Amino acid sequence: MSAANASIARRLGQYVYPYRWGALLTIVAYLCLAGTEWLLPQLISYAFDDKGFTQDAYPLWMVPVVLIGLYIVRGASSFAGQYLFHWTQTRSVLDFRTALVNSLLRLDAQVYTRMQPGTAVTKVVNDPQQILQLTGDVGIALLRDGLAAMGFVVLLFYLNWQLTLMALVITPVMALVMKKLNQRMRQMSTRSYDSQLVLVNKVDDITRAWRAVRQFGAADFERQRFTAAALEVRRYNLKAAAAGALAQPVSQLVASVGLSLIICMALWQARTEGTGVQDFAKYVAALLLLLSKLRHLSDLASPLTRASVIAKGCFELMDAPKEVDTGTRELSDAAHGDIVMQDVRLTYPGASQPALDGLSLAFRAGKTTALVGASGAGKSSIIHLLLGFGRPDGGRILLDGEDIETLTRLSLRRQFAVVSQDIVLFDDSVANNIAYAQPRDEAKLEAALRAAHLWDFVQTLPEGVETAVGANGSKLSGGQRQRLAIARALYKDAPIWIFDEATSALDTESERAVQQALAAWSGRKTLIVIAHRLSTIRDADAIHVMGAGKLIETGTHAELLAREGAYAAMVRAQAGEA
Ligand SMILES: Nc1ncnc2c1ncn2[C@@H]1O[C@H](COP(=O)(O)OP(=O)(O)OP(=O)(O)O)[C@@H](O)[C@H]1O
Repeated sequence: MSAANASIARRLGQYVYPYRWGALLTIVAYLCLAGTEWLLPQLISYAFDDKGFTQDAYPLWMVPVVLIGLYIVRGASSFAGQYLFHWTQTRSVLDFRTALVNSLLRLDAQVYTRMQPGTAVTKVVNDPQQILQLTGDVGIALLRDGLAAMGFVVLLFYLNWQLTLMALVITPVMALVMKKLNQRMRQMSTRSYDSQLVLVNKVDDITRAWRAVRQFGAADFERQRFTAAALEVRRYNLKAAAAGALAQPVSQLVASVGLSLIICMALWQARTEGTGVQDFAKYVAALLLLLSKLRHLSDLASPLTRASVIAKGCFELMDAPKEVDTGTRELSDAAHGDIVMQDVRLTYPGASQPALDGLSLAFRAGKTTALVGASGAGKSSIIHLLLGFGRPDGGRILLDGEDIETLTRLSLRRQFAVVSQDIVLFDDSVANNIAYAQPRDEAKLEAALRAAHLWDFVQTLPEGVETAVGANGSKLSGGQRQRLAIARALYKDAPIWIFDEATSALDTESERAVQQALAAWSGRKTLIVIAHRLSTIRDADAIHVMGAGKLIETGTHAELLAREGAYAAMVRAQAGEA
């Protein structure tokens, strides 16, 4: 076993080890089943042999008692074996899945930008089950055929140790051949697995983007893309299967060389030393039985390789970079909400230009500050850093005078309620989407719904706040989804609210209602608003105008208009559009 495979086996073993008693009892049950297999013919032959048949050696009632008893023992062993096997397997799968989802929940933000959702689903949901099923089946087969094969080897040594020792010379050749075949199987299984992930993500794309697919009349286009990807999976599956199917004939071929070598040696021994033909026949019979067991064992190489390839992928997810939390201080109470950024620099991995280029600005506690600027100017990157999803390459961010790096991520994020550009809703009820991961409070729920101008709408829903919103809120309109996200942020009751293009999908009446609701909190919350529609932020206490990761100008609406700079130009341009 290579070092990599040994490490995979060791890591997988960690998930089975806590349930080792289940695994051990499974082995006992299967041994009991195998051990009683030969009893039936023995008993029948005993019943009908001369002594038992003719001389009333046992009372007749013993026949059903012994036979039924034997079947009860075998039935119980069979049930116990299967049940315990699945008990151990399902427990191990549960732990493995939990470990994977724990990793998924702690990944570094950059990993999410690279990972497709279908890949994560496959690795967390499907793969652990498949790995433990494959390895479990292999384990049971090893137990069954491996033990028998070992028994035959012992018998062969007993019958003729010199010959058996000679037969062992083929072992290194066999090992070499199997190693080569395994390499090929591994290569093809890896490609087959990777192509399967591509296929899963294609299906994910088709489902998620179903509107675009229909709208572009792209059903044929998508079918062709899917078929091409599915063909790729088939191609590699077939190649892996071909490599797997070669294992048995090739290993048998090598074994046949050993077999002929031994028969020649035995015949030579018989002819020169006069060894009995009977002994020789017994030896060859045992050897043939060993070969038949080895044939079964060589069939295990393919599922084992597949399990190892899949497990490798799972462990890659488990080992992917995690979010580093260097903060040690817990903010016990709500922050005051004063934020200062000092000479902050950020360049995303692989980007040629910095997203933030020596940015210094402040968001004052209890005030409304707007961030404006062209697309790509770096507004969302500020939020990215404020929430601790990334770290500045240079400079500092202070919350109430303290570097946010010293705060634990959890206590930092507790200070913020965010409505981002991309609204994410859970496939759950309105209420559970609003009180997400927080204790439910009906009065607070109603207040949040009213403030988000959603109360009247929710009253019209068949089950009110308990109505399910569909996958990512698909049963709601764009504006309703946005208002639900606003209600969720308001419900969180954090000291700092961030609204990133949060009202862009709202009609004027809803937007005005939300703004009025927010105004009621004025002085008590730090509000950061990112908006492209400048009319929505004219009342902000301060407006920061950004360009190419830098602060271009700052001031109130009136001050910036008077300055006749970038902001004034933007206002004029939008007035022209209107
Ligand atoms: N994860 C990322 N990896 C690489 N580059 C990124 C990443 N996220 C953003 N960028 C780049 O950083 C720059 C700033 O992006 P950012 O999202 O902060 O702009 P923005 O001002 O919020 O734009 P918009 O108004 O369009 O939302 C852009 O050039 C963008 O391409």
